[in-house]
Amino acid sequence: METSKIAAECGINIEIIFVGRSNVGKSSLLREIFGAKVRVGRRPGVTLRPRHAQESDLLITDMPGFGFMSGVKDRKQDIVKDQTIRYLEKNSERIKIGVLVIDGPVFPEVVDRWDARNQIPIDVEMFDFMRELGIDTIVAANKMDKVKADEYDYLLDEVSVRLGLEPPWQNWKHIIAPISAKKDDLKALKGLLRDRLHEMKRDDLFKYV
Ligand SMILES: Nc1nc2c(ncn2[C@@H]2O[C@H](COP(=O)(O)OP(=O)(O)OP(=O)(O)O)[C@@H](O)[C@H]2O)c(=O)[nH]1
Repeated sequence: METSKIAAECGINIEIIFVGRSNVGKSSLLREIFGAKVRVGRRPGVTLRPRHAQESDLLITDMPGFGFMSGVKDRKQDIVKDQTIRYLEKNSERIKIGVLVIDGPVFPEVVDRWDARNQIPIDVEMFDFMRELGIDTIVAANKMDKVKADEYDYLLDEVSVRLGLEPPWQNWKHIIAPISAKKDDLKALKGLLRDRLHEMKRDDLFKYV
C-alpha cells in the first residue's frame, strides 16, 4: 500500500524520518532508540522501500541507506536519492523532524572526496534539501566512540564546517547530536528529539523516544 494512504487512514500527525548513507549505523541506532518500544524490524533482504513503525499518531520512517549494495545493479545511490527526495517532497507537511545519520569520524573525509570530484556529497545535499523543505533537521553524528577524547571537539568542528555551519560545533548543539549507537550513548539525539516534541506540545510521545 502507498505510504501516504497508510498515513491518511491511520491519522498520522507527526512523522520522524531517518536518512543516511549505508553503513553509518542507522539500523543500529533505530534498534537502540526505538527497539523495545516501537518495533523497527530488520529490512528483509534487499529492498529500496521505506520502512515504517507507528505508535499513536507518530510515524517513524527509516529510508534505505544511500550506497552500493551487492545484488542491486548499479546506481543504487542515485535511485535511493531520487526516491528519498520524492518521498520528502510528497510528505513534507507531515514530516516534522528529519534525522540525518552520518558516520562522524569519517564524514569530513568523505565530504572532501566528493568535493574533490566537484560533486555535492549526498549527505550534505540531503541536509540542505530537508531544511529547504522546512523540515527541522538533526544530524546524528554516530560512531563517536571511535574518536579520542582530545580529538572530539576538533572532529565535530570539521563536521560542522562540512555542513555549512560555522564552528565551533557547540553553537549547533540544537542540530548536531554526537552519539554512539554501539555504546548505547544516544543521550544527545534523544534530548533533541524530545526538545522538538516538547515544542510541539507532544510530551506524551516522550515514552517512544
Ligand atoms: N564503532 C561503532 N560502530 C558502529 C556504531 N553503530 C553501528 N556501528 C557498526 O557499523 C556497521 C553498520 O551498522 P548498521 O546499523 O548495519 O548500518 P546501516 O547504516 O543501517 O547500514 P545499511 O543497512 O547498509 O543502511 C555495523 O558493523 C555496526 O556494528 C557505533 O556507534 N560505533
